[in-house]
Amino acid sequence: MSDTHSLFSSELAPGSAYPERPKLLIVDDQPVNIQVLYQVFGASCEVFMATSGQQALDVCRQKRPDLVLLDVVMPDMDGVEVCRKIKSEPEISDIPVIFVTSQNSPEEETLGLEAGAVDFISKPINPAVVKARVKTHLMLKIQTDALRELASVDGLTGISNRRQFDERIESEWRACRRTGQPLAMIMIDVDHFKKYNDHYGHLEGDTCLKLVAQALKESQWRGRDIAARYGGEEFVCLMPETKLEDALKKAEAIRQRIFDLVIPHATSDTADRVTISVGVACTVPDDQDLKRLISAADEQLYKAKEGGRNRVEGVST
Ligand SMILES: Nc1nc2c(ncn2[C@@H]2O[C@H](COP(=O)(O)OP(=O)(O)OP(=O)(O)O)[C@@H](O)[C@H]2O)c(=O)[nH]1
Repeated sequence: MSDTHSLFSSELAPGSAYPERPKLLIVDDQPVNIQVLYQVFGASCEVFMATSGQQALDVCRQKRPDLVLLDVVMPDMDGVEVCRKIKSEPEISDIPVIFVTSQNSPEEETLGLEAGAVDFISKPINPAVVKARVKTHLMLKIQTDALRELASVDGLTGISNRRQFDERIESEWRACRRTGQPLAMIMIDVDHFKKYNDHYGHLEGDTCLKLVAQALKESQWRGRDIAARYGGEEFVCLMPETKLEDALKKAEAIRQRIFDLVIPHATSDTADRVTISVGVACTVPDDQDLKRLISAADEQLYKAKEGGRNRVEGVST
């Protein structure tokens, strides 16, 4: 095992959620410079290469590297511009960028740091220095990822939490507004859950919520969909680029799935088991507040409750 390999596999990966081979993107318009860095990291990292700024952005979007080593002076789009672009795209903005440059004046460094870079490495590179810096920033990325994960997951059920949902609905609202595509939202409430708690106890209530969440998680979602705990015994799902008709089908499948779990509910006025009521709303986002989508889903949920519970209601606005 090479020295470089042990640097990552024995010190970095064990005990962390980090992949044994972190993904590293090396960007330089001179292939010979890429080769030099490849010699250092080829054994320990999954290395991607790009010889232009545009290529670098494409690799970031498609491969989501854990770190970018970025040349500053390149034709077409220089490194500072590439870095700015990476930092302005929410999906890739958390990827740390280290500049590898022969221009190490304080002005250049300031410009790079202001563009969002985390560090600078001077050319010609010193392999030990590059390894040490990359390792430091990969470890920081592990910690940041772990914290972000912790902050976005609901403690009881393990699915996404309200904070994560709030962030996603904001970004999907913007994305669907740009493309003119519909955005659908499903709001779910467990029926007679107070009675469930009163009869079976709060701990059993918690177990019930976990089962509902698990069933939601295991429903077949598409790439950008998200299912989250909204609070208490309420759950929400977001389905970008989805028509009302398809969201209603999904909501009905979820309602049936929970019904089929056959979680006994002796004191429910609706059935002999736990059921859910579901409100669905769908809209093409405009420049109005996204709260109108949430309110519409909430109104439909209320309608489902009023209509006898264990049912789905929906509206297109
Ligand atoms: N066990 C448990 N109970 C919770 C949790 N969060 C909220 N609840 C309970 O969920 C119940 C919700 O009750 P209500 O809002 O009255 O609604 P409901 O009894 O489900 O009645 P309907 O919605 O009208 O069918 C309350 O008793 C809350 O205490 C939780 O994390 N665990």
